[in-house]
Amino acid sequence: MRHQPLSGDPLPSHAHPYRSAAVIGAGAWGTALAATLAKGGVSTRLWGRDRAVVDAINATRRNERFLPGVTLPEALLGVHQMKAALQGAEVVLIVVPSRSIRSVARQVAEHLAAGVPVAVCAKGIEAETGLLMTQVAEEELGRRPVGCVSGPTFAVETALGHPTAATVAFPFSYADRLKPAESPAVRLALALSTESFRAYVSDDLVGVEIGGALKNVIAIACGMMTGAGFAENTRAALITRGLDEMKTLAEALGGRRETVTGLSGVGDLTLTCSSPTSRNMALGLQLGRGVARAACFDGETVVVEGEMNATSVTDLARKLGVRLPICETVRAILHEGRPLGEAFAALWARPIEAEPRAMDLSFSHPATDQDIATLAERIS
Ligand SMILES: NC(=O)C1=CN([C@@H]2O[C@H](COP(=O)(O)OP(=O)(O)OC[C@H]3O[C@@H](n4cnc5c(N)ncnc54)[C@H](OP(=O)(O)O)[C@@H]3O)[C@@H](O)[C@H]2O)C=CC1
Ligand SMILES: O=C(CO)COP(=O)(O)O
Repeated sequence: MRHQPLSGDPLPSHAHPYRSAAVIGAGAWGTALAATLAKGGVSTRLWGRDRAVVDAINATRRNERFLPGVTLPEALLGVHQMKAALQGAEVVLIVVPSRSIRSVARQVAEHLAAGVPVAVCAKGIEAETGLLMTQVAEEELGRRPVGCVSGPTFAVETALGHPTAATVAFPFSYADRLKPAESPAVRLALALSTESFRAYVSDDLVGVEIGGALKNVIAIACGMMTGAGFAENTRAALITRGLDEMKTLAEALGGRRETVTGLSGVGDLTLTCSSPTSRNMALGLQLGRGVARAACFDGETVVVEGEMNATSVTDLARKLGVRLPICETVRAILHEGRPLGEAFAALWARPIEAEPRAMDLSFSHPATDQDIATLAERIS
């Protein structure tokens, strides 16, 4: 059932949602988003490259590989030809891991009608270029509105109808400001709105996307420290200081600090750093307990965006001359062979800093090498 905007609701009452959509990517989040759209009455095609997954969706109303135990709406149609999926779509959502956004956007561009807006739903930064996901998609998709959907949204909970909220961000052109009811952000937010899914709109793509990219790296850090035996003080410190890293990077790229305090920043950071449902937190937990990387997730290949993005976000920060100490620590452990205990002890022993960052302090941390070695010993 669609949630109608109430009077006093910031969305104009004459706004009209998109009526047809293509969701590209039939993994956990793509399937959950497609189910949300279909539940709200949007004619939705869900494209997947794995024929078995698509056939099972149509035959059984299930995607057991990615969303076990969830029954999908009758109206949802699985498709495995890109052209057929995009035919007649008023809006497209691309929902594959960040490393595949460019190649999938290129395939979409081959078949998509001019002017149809595209929302990218992956969380990350492209390794080779340092571009945000919407910037990558824009390069491939040419002149059309490109935005994103991001927020604290575990796919399985969304698909089961747990009340969920997320942000839909698109650039607002002059025309969009004159007629917001016709803007892609408002029309997609309405299309996604059901009794259990609530969407907010934003025009700050940088702020929204940086939140989504960094929260995964910070969640790995939280998992590592929790796995190593530390508790709530440590997690709260990492979440709070992780938020500071998000604000700093967002601002350095021209985003707004206040966006980071919204659903795609604080919201997603809190969710992901609080639950082993998160694949990023789960990886950190296992590594913190001393499980070898190859043995995590029982050896299965699982999308853990923060793992690859630990490198891409820190590369980007280094290029911009900003410091992301928690993300750097995760990178050092995952990709540079630094022992976990030693890396976190060094993180805690950094020179004293001001909070918020604006004030620059020039004195050093009083910790001795012996202090650092003692803490490292405790974490290991
Ligand atoms: N799961 C969640 O709760 C949420 C996830 N996200 C974000 O959504 C993105 C996707 O994650 P999620 O759905 O969970 O991942 P999954 O691992 O569940 O699914 C990934 C899907 O993408 C497909 N895929 C991967 N590469 C390609 C490619 N090159 N061409 C075509 N299809 C491809 C996979 O197909 P195949 O199986 O054939 O490889 C699979 O269907 C990530 O960036 C994640 O951070 C955002 C919010 C919530
Ligand atoms: O992005 C997510 C929730 O908002 C999903 O988190 P994980 O990728 O860590 O499972």
